[in-house]
Amino acid sequence: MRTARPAPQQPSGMPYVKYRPFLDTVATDLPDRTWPSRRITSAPRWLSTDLRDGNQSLIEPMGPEAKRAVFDLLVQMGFKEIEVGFPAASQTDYDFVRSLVADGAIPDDVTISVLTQSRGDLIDRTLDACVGMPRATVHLYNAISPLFRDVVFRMGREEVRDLAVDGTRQVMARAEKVLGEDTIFGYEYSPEIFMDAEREFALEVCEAVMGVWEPAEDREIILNLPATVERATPNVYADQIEWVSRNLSHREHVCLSVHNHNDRGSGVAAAELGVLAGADRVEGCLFGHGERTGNVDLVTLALNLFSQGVDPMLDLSRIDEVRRTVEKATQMNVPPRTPYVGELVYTSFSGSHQDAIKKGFAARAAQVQARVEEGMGQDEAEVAVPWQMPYLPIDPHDVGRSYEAVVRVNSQSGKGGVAYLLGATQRLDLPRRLQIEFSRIVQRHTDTYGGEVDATSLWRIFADEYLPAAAVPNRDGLEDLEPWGRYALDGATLTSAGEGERSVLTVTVTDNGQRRLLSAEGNGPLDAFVAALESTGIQVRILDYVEHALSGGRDAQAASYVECEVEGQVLWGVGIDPSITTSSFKAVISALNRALR
Ligand SMILES: CC(=O)SCCNC(=O)CCNC(=O)[C@H](O)C(C)(C)COP(=O)(O)OP(=O)(O)OC[C@H]1O[C@@H](n2cnc3c(N)ncnc32)[C@H](O)[C@@H]1OP(=O)(O)O
Ligand SMILES: CC(C)C(=O)C(=O)O
Repeated sequence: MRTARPAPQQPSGMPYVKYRPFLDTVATDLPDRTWPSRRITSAPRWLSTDLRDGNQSLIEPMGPEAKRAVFDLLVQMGFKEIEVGFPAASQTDYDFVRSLVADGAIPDDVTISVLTQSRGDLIDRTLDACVGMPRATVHLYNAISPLFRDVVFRMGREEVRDLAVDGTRQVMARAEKVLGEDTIFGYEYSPEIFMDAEREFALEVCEAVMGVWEPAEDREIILNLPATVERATPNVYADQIEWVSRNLSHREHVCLSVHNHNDRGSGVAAAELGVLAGADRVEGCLFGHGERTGNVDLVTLALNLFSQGVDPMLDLSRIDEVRRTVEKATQMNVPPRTPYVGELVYTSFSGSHQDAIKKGFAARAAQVQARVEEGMGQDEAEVAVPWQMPYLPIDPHDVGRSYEAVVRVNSQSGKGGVAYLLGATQRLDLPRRLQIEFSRIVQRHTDTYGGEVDATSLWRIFADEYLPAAAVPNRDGLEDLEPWGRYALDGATLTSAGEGERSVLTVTVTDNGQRRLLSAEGNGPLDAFVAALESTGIQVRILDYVEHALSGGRDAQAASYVECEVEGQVLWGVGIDPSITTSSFKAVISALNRALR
């Protein structure tokens, strides 16, 4: 044997020198930062921008019906702040916003947000769209970073600041003019491209806007600090937020909001650190829709809180319904690895994961049962026992998923997964050594055919191996299996099986189709059955025997598992029958047939 370090990595040849480290372009130093040692103990205010940022980035923006379906979904989920569009962008956008008012679709406790640039005509149109809403927030934005000042606006700092200030004035004037007393009016300002701006300048613009709005008790202002394009690690963003939060005037009347995009794939982390750093509110979209790589995924954020024992203040108990509505509206699929909702996120294929999950479920069931025995109701006990499950950060049931897909079997699976699946779907509780034996059989199958073995296929493989001719309770999917096996049990009569008495057994077996009547005595039914077989020259030694009930009620079935030594081979047999005794005889026959196969 030789040991060595891995071979050194090689230069990529990619033009990385074209790029500058983020920290060389924007100063964010905050040596006495406090966010790293804070914890999130309650949900932030959520704003869904699915119908605005989420919609403006779709290949085909949503039509009115799809928008309405998403709006209703957001309301049902418990969102109290919903950005419904950019009404000045087009007649369609305007009409949709008006339709919400006309239809009375906006609950009194839901605040509608609408976005506008800082341009007089757009502002007027935007406010006109809000007439008659119970609660409306106008959201004004303009980019403030050096690149946008130079390239997009071709303006100096003062002009860019004045764009924000003038826009705020125009919003207030128009609101005064068109909104009645029946609308509770609010204001949000976003210094777009905040993450790339000099922090002192961002603060200066926000203060100038506040100078116009004059925040006070019952007159909050939402200051939303967007990572319009995510360009740095989340700790940098957290420092930026904490610095602004500490230095803002009127902090108690400011709702500090974050709006993260996901260009580096760390939008969720950045939003969470932003909240630790002082943000009160998070803007984002369900499943991370939004410009380019998307806005921060609100479902992930909310369920991250849930998984820490914090109420997310959003109802995600039917997560697949939420997903289906969003997929239909956006015409985009949620990928299978998406946190909490992807098709595969509660599924383990690999053996060691499955083994741990199976043990975890058994341990939890015992803990729940103990509470029930102490007098708790089942539902209460399920919640009282803390969720501590290997590889499953939350209970799939809590978001409306079943346990069926928790374990799926392929070539990476082991005995734990195979046993879990048979247990979950057929209620068979295989003894450990039988699990090992059967998982080798499944492994041979996956090595030969590849792919996944679903629950139905697994049951077929099991039945074909152990129950070829047996009457099994559920033959669905087994109808076409060819019966095989030299021996079959035809009938048995146990004439004495009292406590301490020897069992006297008369049994009929068929041997290659020939019926044979056998009788023998033994220290129990199984011993008598083995003795009966021995009388025909068949040597079977029972090494282990396990049985359990399969189901309750009149159709109750028992499963028996026997480990036998037959002509020098050690192997298991399985029997299923309404009678425990008959199931044990069938199990011996199963082992016998397998030995002779
Ligand atoms: C980060 C974000 O997601 S912001 C939201 C972005 N969403 C959208 O843009 C969707 C809706 N937008 C639209 O439908 C259109 O862009 C409209 C209706 C708003 C404007 O359309 P147009 O007038 O044709 O202009 P266009 O979009 O090309 O505007 C660019 C102009 O607006 C200016 N502008 C850009 N942002 C702002 C702003 N926040 N405030 C004021 N002016 C702005 C640009 O500097 C440019 O000015 P210029 O023509 O003098 O060079
Ligand atoms: C309008 C603002 C908040 C925005 O969408 C962004 O900066 O990404």
